[in-house]
Amino acid sequence: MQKTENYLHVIRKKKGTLLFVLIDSENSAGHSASTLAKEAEKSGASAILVGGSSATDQLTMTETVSSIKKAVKIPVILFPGNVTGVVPGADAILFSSLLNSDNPYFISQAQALGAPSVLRFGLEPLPTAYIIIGEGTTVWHVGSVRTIPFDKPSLAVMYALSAQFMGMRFVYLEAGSGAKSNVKPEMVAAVRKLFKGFLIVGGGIRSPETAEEIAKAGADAIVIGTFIEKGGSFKTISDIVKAIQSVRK
Ligand SMILES: CC(C)=CCC/C(C)=C/CC/C(C)=C/CC/C(C)=C/COP(=O)(O)OP(=O)(O)O
Ligand SMILES: O=P(O)(O)OC[C@@H](O)CO
Ligand SMILES: [Mg+2]
Repeated sequence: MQKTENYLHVIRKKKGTLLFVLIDSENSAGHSASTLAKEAEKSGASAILVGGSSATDQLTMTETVSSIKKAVKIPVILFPGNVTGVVPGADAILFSSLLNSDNPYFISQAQALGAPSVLRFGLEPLPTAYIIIGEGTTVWHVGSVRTIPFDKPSLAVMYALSAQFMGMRFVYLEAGSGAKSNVKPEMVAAVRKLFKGFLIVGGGIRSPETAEEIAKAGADAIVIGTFIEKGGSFKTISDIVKAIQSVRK
């Protein structure tokens, strides 16, 4: 196990459920991204994810990663929506396959095209099954997703199990950025019961109450992006961290 993955497991044991803050290089480029990342770190975030479904400008991505790296000590992890999301300077990358896509590009082709750059840039790949729940979000549209309804936990479990059998050590249950509805705790619990790796849950989470429910259902980390992008308070982010940190394995 390499450095970032090891750090995530160690800190998960120590701190309870973790918060990852997603910064979209398109919406918060340069200075504001580093300020947001610093505030997120002060509020208790354990990692910064950088990416976006439609973030295709590599220069902006590279500059954003570099400014965030200078501002924080916590790991900076790329969250690519395409090969263009593979840029130098980050600690690691969610090397994800969108398992419930109908388009092979998002399952294996983007990965093949991006892999040589991951190696060249020395990025630590975190092998991730990306599973999108619900519909109508940007990522659902861009990723040609075969929809898993929010009330069908057994479908999410099937994909998570298959991910495990293929050797993926991370599962990311995603409702989509800015989703009206978050992934339900029942679905998180059903996946948690069988999936043995690191379980990330995101999309539409904006309150300490929801975050706590998802943490209690068994998430190892939750992701928050839109709330911060829209100027939500870091006091709430601290409250979210407090609520989920009390939840231990
Ligand atoms: C591993 C490599 C090289 C590529 C992965 C390619 C895959 C699997 C893409 C999945 C489909 C996809 C579009 C993922 C985007 C994930 C992401 C960063 C979401 C957050 O961004 P949003 O906020 O939804 O984007 P917008 O701000 O553009 O709406
Ligand atoms: O923007 P939000 O809704 O917080 O979602 C975060 C993340 O799961 C999106 O990829
Ligand atoms: Mg976005």
